[in-house]
Amino acid sequence: MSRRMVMVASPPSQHLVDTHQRRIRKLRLSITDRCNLRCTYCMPTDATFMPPQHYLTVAEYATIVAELVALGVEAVRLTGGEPLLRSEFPEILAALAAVGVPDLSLTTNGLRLSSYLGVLAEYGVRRLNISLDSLDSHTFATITHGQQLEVVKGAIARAVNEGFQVKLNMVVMQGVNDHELVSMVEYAKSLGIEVRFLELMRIGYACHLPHSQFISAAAMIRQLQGHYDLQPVPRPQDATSFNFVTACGAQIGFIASESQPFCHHCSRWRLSADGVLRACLFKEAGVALRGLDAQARQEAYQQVLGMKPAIRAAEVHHAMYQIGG
Ligand SMILES: Nc1nc2c(ncn2[C@@H]2O[C@H](COP(=O)(O)OP(=O)(O)OP(=O)(O)O)[C@@H](O)[C@H]2O)c(=O)[nH]1
Ligand SMILES: C[S@@+](CC[C@H](N)C(=O)[O-])C[C@H]1O[C@@H](n2cnc3c(N)ncnc32)[C@H](O)[C@@H]1O
Ligand code: SF4
Ligand code: SF4
Repeated sequence: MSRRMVMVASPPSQHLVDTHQRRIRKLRLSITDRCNLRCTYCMPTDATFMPPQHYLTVAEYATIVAELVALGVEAVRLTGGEPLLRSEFPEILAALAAVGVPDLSLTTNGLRLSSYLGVLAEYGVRRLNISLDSLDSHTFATITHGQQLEVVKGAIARAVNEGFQVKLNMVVMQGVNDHELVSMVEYAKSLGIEVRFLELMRIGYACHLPHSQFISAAAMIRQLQGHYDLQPVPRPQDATSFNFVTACGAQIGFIASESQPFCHHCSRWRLSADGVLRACLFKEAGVALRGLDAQARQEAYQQVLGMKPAIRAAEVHHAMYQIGG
């Protein structure tokens, strides 16, 4: 069957549903691969980046996202690299808001967040996921090669005060920051926000880390159960995390991609800053959208639909910051 015939059988008004009945509802949009930190599990200190002239333009984002919204995508999360390093961030946000994305959100390391809170509010972004791997300045610097823990904490406090829904993401590494689980829970609780503990995923640069740094969500839960009564809370089927609340009101989630992969209900696609659309974080292959006309893009979407694996690969060597974390 030709691709054109597939197009006729699946008109653009139809939702993107793959052969495992997973409907694509969420797009993670990377707008740069650059970063102002160098987290040990994400990129080397001498990381190389794509030339900025390879980035999709504001107009290209608007066109592609509008097409995907018409195909049922409801949520777009801006990410990177560090998305707030892209100088056209406000223009990109304005274009996506104009397209009518129902749910626009951001994942950031928080370093530049304070000065962008106004523009985020202006364009309807309410949900911010902020990465914070340690509350200790020495450990923060060891993990991120950055010195500005207080800047990140200041941005978190400001975002919460200004009414954003903030979630903290902490990648937990045995012998590095796993002694901080309780202090992170207490910190998040004091702000009335959720903290999620991430298993270290075997992707990109993290594949070079000693395996002894891996700690499972089950082991983290055992540690926390010595301090809290964890009550499960229901989550959407396609959520990345499973969550608990405690009697004292702490909100705690776990993202256990290694020990409990959540591919069965995955609803996510990723678009890299240079316009490669991927069906899965753990799959090298994708389809380059740049330069395609409208019809070829529709064909590309159908092609990507067939590229999501039923279950993730054990590891993948392409870097998360290059495809969109
Ligand atoms: N394996 C896998 N891991 C993912 C995927 N999406 C997110 N993650 C992991 O979950 C972490 C947190 O993702 P976030 O950027 O906070 O976004 P999210 O959890 O998808 O978003 P919300 O549910 O809207 O808060 C990422 O850093 C990854 O480690 C995915 O599609 N596959
Ligand atoms: C790649 S970053 C991009 C957005 C932004 N720079 C940030 O750090 O929030 C997105 C998320 O991916 C997570 N991440 C990166 N590499 C990871 C790995 N090997 N295992 C688990 N999470 C990882 C980071 O902790 C961060 O929360
Ligand atoms: S995890 Fe985010 S902040 Fe850390 S190096 Fe990667 S892109 Fe930068
Ligand atoms: S590994 Fe791939 S299929 Fe599994 S949840 Fe992540 S993106 Fe989805």
